[in-house]
Amino acid sequence: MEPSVTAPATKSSLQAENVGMIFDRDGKQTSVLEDINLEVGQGEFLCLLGPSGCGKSTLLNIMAGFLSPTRGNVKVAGEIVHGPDPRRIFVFQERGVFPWLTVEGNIGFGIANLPRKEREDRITHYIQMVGLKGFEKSYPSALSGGMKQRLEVARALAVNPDMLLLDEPFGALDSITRLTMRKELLRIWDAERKTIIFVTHDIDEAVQLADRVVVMSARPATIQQIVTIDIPHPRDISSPRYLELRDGIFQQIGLAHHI
Ligand SMILES: Nc1ncnc2c1ncn2[C@@H]1O[C@H](COP(=O)(O)OP(=O)(O)OP(=O)(O)O)[C@@H](O)[C@H]1O
Repeated sequence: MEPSVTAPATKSSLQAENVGMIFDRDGKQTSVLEDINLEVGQGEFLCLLGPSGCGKSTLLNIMAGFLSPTRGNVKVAGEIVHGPDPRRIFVFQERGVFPWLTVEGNIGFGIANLPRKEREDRITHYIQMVGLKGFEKSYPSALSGGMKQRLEVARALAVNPDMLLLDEPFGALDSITRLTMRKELLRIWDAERKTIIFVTHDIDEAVQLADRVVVMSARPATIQQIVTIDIPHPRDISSPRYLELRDGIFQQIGLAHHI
């Protein structure tokens, strides 16, 4: 099976052009990314998939503007990224939630400058959207891992960014909660149509979620292949096409999927 490689169908929202990254720590140079060229469409759900330590988070941090590449550049809406911007929100694992603020306080944190009524309406809207109604006054310590992660997503969405950058957001969750969270995220994405760039090293996660999967090599990471997942949502994970795409990626990464 030869997975298809196509450009995004919609207008471009982010471009990586010849991006390279070499870290220099105590005179020891580590090449992490090499010649990454990528175009992400507006409203696209893109997964960056690759082995642990290959450089996925580094690429996401460059896209967010937290790191500057040593070669090439990232452009958003045609402009070179020089630093973080509230139009691109980085969603961390649950550690991103502020433990000293309630659910309401966390969601309202990034929109403190809005008029009170608008701020309250937005908080209510996103609490509803991520299913945290009834927990408005709760502190994160009273929430489960999945609820904290939904809170983190709600907090990011409340500032109305164009793009969400998610770095293995469900990695710390148990497998059942992880499946639920994937569904939740797809539901939210369907409602909001933000551009989503999602880092994972889980092949199934990538094939279940993405419009396209960017398969990266081991470090220094290059793009091995870009696989279009041409299956509508909700995806039947036992369908021949799903299994074909999944197997193709396993083979691409050099792994047989039988253990
Ligand atoms: N600030 C830094 N200084 C030096 N080396 C770094 C720095 N940040 C990351 N690295 C190195 O770059 C490599 C890629 O790290 P990165 O976190 O991007 O990989 P990853 O693909 O996201 O891994 P994982 O899936 O395990 O999270 C690693 O070898 C890491 O040690």
